[in-house]
Amino acid sequence: MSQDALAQLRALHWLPASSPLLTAPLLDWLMEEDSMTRRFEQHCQQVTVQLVREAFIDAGELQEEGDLLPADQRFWLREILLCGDGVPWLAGRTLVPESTLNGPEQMLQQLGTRPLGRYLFADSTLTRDFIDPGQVGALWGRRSRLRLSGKPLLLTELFLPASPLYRALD
Ligand SMILES: C=C(O[C@@H]1C=C(C(=O)O)C=C[C@H]1O)C(=O)O
Repeated sequence: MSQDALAQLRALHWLPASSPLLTAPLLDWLMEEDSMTRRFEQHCQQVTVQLVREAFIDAGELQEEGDLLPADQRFWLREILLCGDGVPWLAGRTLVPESTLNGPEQMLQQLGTRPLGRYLFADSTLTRDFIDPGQVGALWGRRSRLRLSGKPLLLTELFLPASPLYRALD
């Protein structure tokens, strides 16, 4: 399940904000500026993280993502499934340039099964450069570049079929 979900995440293609496919109920989810973890908590008893992969990867392993981040030799990669009451609702892939991982941001390497959002949205220096809506097959996703103390990281999220986003589209 997790490898399929992460493969689908990497197959997301990006839509212009003007796309007629992006209805208001869908944009309400895709353009969420606050924590998706916190939003999911409004739809279940407990949000948990299934950790799929955490490791440094070389710049050569990046595809298009490398164009959205500063050049660096290595990037910290975190891939997870974010679950609502144990059911996978979202696949998440976070890329952090090694140059971002200094000072307090070193904590990004120690998250384990704590949701990234709990760390990001507790940091008063958090900013978001953009959110790109995306689609793969019948699934929706998004890509954001976030900054902590001005230092970037790239977050890609794929909403899985059981996630409350799709119930909002009925
Ligand atoms: C960025 C957030 O964290 C969520 C948790 C993630 C993780 O633990 O890696 C990744 C994607 C997000 O959906 C958030 O809550 O908005």
